Amino acid sequence: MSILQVQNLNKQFGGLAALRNVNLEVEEGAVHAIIGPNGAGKSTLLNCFVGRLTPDTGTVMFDGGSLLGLAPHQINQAGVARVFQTPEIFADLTLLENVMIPTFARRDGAFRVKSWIRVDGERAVREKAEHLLEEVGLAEKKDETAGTLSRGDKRRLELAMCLVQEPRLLLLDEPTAGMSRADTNATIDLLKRIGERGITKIVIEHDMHVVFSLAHRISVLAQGTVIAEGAPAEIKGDERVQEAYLGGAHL
Ligand SMILES: Nc1ncnc2c1ncn2[C@@H]1O[C@H](COP(=O)(O)OP(=O)(O)OP(=O)(O)O)[C@@H](O)[C@H]1O
Repeated sequence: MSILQVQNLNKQFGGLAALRNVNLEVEEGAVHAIIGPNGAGKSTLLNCFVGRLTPDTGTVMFDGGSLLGLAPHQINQAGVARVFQTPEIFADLTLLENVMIPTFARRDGAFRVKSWIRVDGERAVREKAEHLLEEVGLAEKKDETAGTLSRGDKRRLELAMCLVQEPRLLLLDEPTAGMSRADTNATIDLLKRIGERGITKIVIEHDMHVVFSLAHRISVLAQGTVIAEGAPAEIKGDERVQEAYLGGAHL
């Protein structure tokens, strides 16, 4: 069963067609990678899912309801969470506070978040946050200030901040960008473990090692349009993909 259905999505920036009749179906529980050369439209597509951009035409259905016209926080409340290329964390709060925030923000509105954390730690929320920090390998740093973390750790923290929301669909925009090979492999393992919870994931990624380690399905975008879609083995052997994606080099 598909959880996300995208039909005939078009987005124009001035004279540039960033998305051209994009169709996409994402199976519930799957890892669906979106790959393609620079400027292919991958981030534009993701931005249309989370309310940052409004497509000119087309539909985006999540779990039977349209996401179009919803504000980003409403899309988030519908069960869609996103990990950004540049982690969006609260640099001067501790890791634990960072992971507690999404729960409080949902319940009480962001403006009350800080006072809640200071005044009332609320044990259940704290314990859940601690558990998630352990899961992403940051338990020992829980009382450190988030701004001092390495880039890789910031991304792990942001992942914990997404998971605490218990999303049904997780959007990952280049989750291993800028990471060492060791950190990349640790992230692959982490994302595989998270996969055991059945959260559907859409991953934009340039690193083919990551793509082929994680993805069940792959859509290839080039110049704003989907030129191929299939299982990793099919995509690997697709000549159009080799040609368009890497100018004839092999994936
Ligand atoms: N806000 C914008 N205004 C004008 N043009 C834009 C805007 N955002 C993206 N574009 C253009 O739309 C096209 C698609 O960009 P997009 O960032 O979606 O590609 P991408 O596949 O994510 O690329 P990359 O892999 O480099 O991140 C590019 O030509 C880009 O320059």
